[in-house]
Amino acid sequence: MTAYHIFTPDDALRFADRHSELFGDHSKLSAVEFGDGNLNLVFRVSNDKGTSLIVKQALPYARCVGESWPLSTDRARIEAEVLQQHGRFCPQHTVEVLHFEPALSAILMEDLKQYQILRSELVKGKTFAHLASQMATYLAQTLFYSSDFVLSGSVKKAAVARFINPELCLITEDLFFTDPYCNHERNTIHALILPRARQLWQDEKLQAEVAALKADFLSKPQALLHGDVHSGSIFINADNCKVIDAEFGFYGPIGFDVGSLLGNLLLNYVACPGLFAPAQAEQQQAYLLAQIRELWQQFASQFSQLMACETQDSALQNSRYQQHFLQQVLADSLGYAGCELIRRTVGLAHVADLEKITDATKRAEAELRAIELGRALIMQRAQLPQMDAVLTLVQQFAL
Ligand SMILES: Nc1ncnc2c1ncn2[C@@H]1O[C@H](COP(=O)(O)OP(=O)(O)O)[C@@H](O)[C@H]1O
Ligand SMILES: CSC[C@H]1O[C@H](OP(=O)(O)O)[C@H](O)[C@@H]1O
Repeated sequence: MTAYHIFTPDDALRFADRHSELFGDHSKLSAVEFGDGNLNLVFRVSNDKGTSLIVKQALPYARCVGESWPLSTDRARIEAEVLQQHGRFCPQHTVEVLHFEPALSAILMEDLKQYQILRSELVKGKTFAHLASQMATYLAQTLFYSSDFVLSGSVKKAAVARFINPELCLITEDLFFTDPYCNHERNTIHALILPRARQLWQDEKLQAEVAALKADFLSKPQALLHGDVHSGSIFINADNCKVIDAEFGFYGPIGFDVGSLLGNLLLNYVACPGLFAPAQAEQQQAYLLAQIRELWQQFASQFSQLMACETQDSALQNSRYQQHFLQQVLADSLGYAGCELIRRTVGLAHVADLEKITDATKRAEAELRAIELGRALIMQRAQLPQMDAVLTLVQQFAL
């Protein structure tokens, strides 16, 4: 068995060649590292006929910080296995894993070069009519089929154990729920919004609600989450979208995945007036509101249908319970969306939607909208019974 070593492009090339028939004989292969994420190496291995594959390798530390932030390479196993599970439940919207080698913490997967990263497209003002419906299907299928509605007690508990992901969960626990609410050295806060950030550190009412959301994140193993469904984890083109990068996966609250996506659409929403001229900003915000409405409607309808028709546990077949369950998922999703809005504004990991706003005043205005909308979603999540009420709230933060 090959011992772990950090891949060079040549290593990635040999790894891809060893584990795929796709390149065929006599192919002239080349490889390049082009990862731009926070944690890992990503190589594209191509032959001279235009066929290509992706090799992703976990480093023993976080790429964005370096060796001073050690990180278990077991995250590659989690990523490969979550993608494989989700690929069984929703193959059309999950990147295909072709091979995983535990000793090297390396994954061979399909190259989504016919797709673009959703965040980059939204920042350019591109829109996709199918985004909400396809992501609703991805979320409903992956979350329902890994939940207690389907799995027996023993199978579910074994799955929870298999996907214990302490180090990556700790990153989320810190970055989402702790750092933004105190003066933490990991935070990056632009000077113009520092006074507002300081208020977050004193906001005990908000902190109490964030504590409740964190407690649920720690102790509500409802389904096998992707764990980081932000718009940099979604590849999209004119026909389809596919999800990548599931290394934060674990058994957690369903609302965390739904809320992460909602939060990222809302980050783009509050950024629009800083990114675009007024007419385009208005158009893009209308598009985002319609997508958010459709995302929830389709998710709720598909998840309800699955609960009604495919629930295995007879006690959980109760339709009142199922309605209550979905209502709680909505409240959780709004809370986690709010946390995403705040942590991407005053925490460690920022997003291009806001960072690409070149005018510092407009960027600060957008960041303040993100904080206020995030706070409102967290505080009011239990009093927003339907998506229409949520959208009315969101519209108050258009400008
Ligand atoms: N299957 C893929 N096909 C094409 N490009 C990919 C694929 N997976 C990752 N990438 C590229 O690598 C980048 C980083 O990948 P990602 O999985 O987000 O890494 P990290 O775990 O470090 O965040 C993506 O933004 C994308 O450009
Ligand atoms: C130090 S990890 C910060 C941040 O990065 C992750 O996203 P990605 O790997 O896709 O860039 C995740 O959202 C973490 O919270």
